[in-house]
Amino acid sequence: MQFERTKIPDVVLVTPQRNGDHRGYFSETFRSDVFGQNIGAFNFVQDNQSLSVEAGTVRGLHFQIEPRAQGKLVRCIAGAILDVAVDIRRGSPTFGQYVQAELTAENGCQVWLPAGFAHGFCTLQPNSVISYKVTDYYSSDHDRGILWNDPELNIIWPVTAESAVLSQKDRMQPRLAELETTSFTIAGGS
Ligand SMILES: Cc1cn([C@H]2C[C@H](O)[C@@H](COP(=O)(O)OP(=O)(O)O[C@H]3O[C@H](C)C(=O)[C@H](O)[C@H]3O)O2)c(=O)[nH]c1=O
Repeated sequence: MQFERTKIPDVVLVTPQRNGDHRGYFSETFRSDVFGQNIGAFNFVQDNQSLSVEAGTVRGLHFQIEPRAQGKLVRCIAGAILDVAVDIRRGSPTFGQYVQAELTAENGCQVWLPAGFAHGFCTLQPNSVISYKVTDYYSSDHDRGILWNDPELNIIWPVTAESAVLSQKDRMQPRLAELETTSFTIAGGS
């Protein structure tokens, strides 16, 4: 299993080994001991899976606020996605900056993003499925979002506001600047 820190070092790309043979391959996609040695001892309490039928589907940018902020270990098990993690930790030197990674069923690459990051993705193929582990349970009361195409984040997406497939909720998320004036603590940071 390979670990590669990104330009925001707390966001890590994780690529498991694949043992191929004439039948296909076998891969250990998560090991608590190896993850703990290379990233840290996190307790994953919930596994999630979502299917997005259309290419150009954007889900995000989502996060849960303290005390239910979630770390996420994300992988694509069918199709392909462009995954995005935005640093929203107060006081972080990379606040408002983001990391992008192409996760596909083919490359088996995973992204670890700790609490304090907003997460989103855009599907690059139809019928793309992601599977991800989270370090706290879902809490609708703590579920928050940031507008996927917030101009101040300047995220380069492979879709436009006209072409993106979005939930009604995600069409109406606030911009990051609007959140900063909100009283709640986003997550992490000083
Ligand atoms: C996240 C979640 C949702 N739900 C229910 C709530 C809704 O009835 C339904 C769809 O929820 P939502 O539209 O928030 O699903 P996504 O747009 O895929 O949201 C996720 O997408 C981005 C990329 C993320 O990183 C988050 O994990 C999560 O926010 O599933 C649950 O029952 N449990 C859960 O953990």
